[in-house]
Amino acid sequence: MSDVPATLYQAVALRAQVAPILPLAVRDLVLRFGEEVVLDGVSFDLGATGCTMIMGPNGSGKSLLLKLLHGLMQPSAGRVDWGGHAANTVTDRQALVFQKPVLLRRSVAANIDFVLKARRKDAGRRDALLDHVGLSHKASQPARLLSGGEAQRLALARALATDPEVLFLDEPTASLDPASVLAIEAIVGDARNRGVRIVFVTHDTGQARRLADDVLFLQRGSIAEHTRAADFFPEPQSQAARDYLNGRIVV
Ligand SMILES: Nc1ncnc2c1ncn2[C@@H]1O[C@H](COP(=O)(O)OP(=O)(O)OP(=O)(O)O)[C@@H](O)[C@H]1O
Repeated sequence: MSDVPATLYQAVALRAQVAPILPLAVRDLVLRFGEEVVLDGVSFDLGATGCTMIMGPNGSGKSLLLKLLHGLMQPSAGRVDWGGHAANTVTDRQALVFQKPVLLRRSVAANIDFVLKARRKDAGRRDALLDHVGLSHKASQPARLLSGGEAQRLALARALATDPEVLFLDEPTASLDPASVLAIEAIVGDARNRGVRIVFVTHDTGQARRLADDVLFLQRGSIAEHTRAADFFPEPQSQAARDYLNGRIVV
């Protein structure tokens, strides 16, 4: 894997200077489906840089929280404040990668071309993006023939093609082998180091240890704790996080 063009991350830095969307302030967020309250008074702040891992048991509200932060859903109450901007007004300055990659039924290269064109980005960046995620040799192959790990790397390249200031990832490596997991982590870690704000949902404790600057731990729709990674793993503050970590193999 090689470097992406410097212009990709320059674009991120320049836009962030003009009208910053970070830090993020989330206040008293509530999400209801009928009578059921699935997020209940969630408040937290995220700084301008780094990688936040969102962890918590199945059904605790992690994916829904990502969708609210990204402006794909509206909360029942409360506020998502991206530097004074409402979430649904800055969606195109962010990208979301799902557990199951969403790809077009076209070639690998055409998947990138489509995004670059739709977002009016420099078409010449395609080859460097494919190279960055290790897919140059598959450029002309139909995307549907990619392995799970390759498809997820293409999904990441598509996300990076949009010059996101914030990159959301929702369990992107849940069904991948260890080498593919590390390949994805290397790309995400590189983006983080170049200033892209990462917000990453995972159940993989080893992955969280490798990538996290801070951990936001959800339990039944509420924040059990939001702790620096260096403190969270040796000594989680909440009983919920202690139970969760004790129930898993920590790599
Ligand atoms: N459209 C919906 N209508 C009603 N309930 C929903 C809807 N979408 C999600 N939920 C419920 O909201 C809760 C939180 O869902 P969410 O997908 O955010 O959990 P999660 O923490 O991401 O879980 P997992 O770790 O299993 O992916 C779950 O109980 C889920 O059943």
